[in-house]
Amino acid sequence: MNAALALHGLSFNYGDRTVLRLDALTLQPAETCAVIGPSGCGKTTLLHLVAGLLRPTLGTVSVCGQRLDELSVSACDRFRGRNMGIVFQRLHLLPALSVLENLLLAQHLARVSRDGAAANALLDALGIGELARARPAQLSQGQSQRVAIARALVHRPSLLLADEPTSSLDDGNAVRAIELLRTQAQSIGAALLVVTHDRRIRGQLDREVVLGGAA
Ligand SMILES: Nc1ncnc2c1ncn2[C@@H]1O[C@H](COP(=O)(O)OP(=O)(O)OP(=O)(O)O)[C@@H](O)[C@H]1O
Repeated sequence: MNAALALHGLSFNYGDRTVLRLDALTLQPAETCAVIGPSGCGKTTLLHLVAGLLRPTLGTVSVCGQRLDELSVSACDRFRGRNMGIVFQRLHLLPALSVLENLLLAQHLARVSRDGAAANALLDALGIGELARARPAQLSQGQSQRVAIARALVHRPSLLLADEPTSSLDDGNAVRAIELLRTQAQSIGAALLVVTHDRRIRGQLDREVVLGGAA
């Protein structure tokens, strides 16, 4: 079986400044990994490289055996939509849509069939089933985080990516958010990559990579 994620000889420059170097990282299906490092060390850059939103200056990124640099920009967008789920630092829930409609839109964008029962079941599993008809503005920060996690999972991706998923949560909610990401990713066999400066995450996932900054 292909690795869910394989990085080789990765580096990324803004102009002539190298902001990220990572020699190698491989995640098997259902494996979970935290990339930890201080502000500015290149964590978001790494996540954007893995998602194919940026192209590496050097090195390769493969997801489920597909090298992203071999895809056109539009093919990469489709590939990401189908195979990856992303919990961004800013959650980007669509305010005009209900929680359930946010999930159904994610299914539509991933070109999987619209499945309200599966979306509701996922909300139930995340403990927010009663919020299906609520609008994002009516949710607490922790509830919004769970909706963003549900939206990233609802099309059953092979690779789940999360950028600082605990930064605005208190200790209890931070631990619960990571536990939900871990258990939900594993329940669909997805690999999970979390990038964070939050040391409360330490010891919660299978592996940890410390990013020290390349400058
Ligand atoms: N568009 C850009 N142009 C030039 N430099 C940039 C750009 N975006 C980010 N950088 C620089 O690249 C480096 C890595 O940024 P990145 O956002 O990946 O760090 P980070 O580890 O995610 O930080 P944080 O934890 O604060 O979000 C930083 O030094 C940043 O200043």
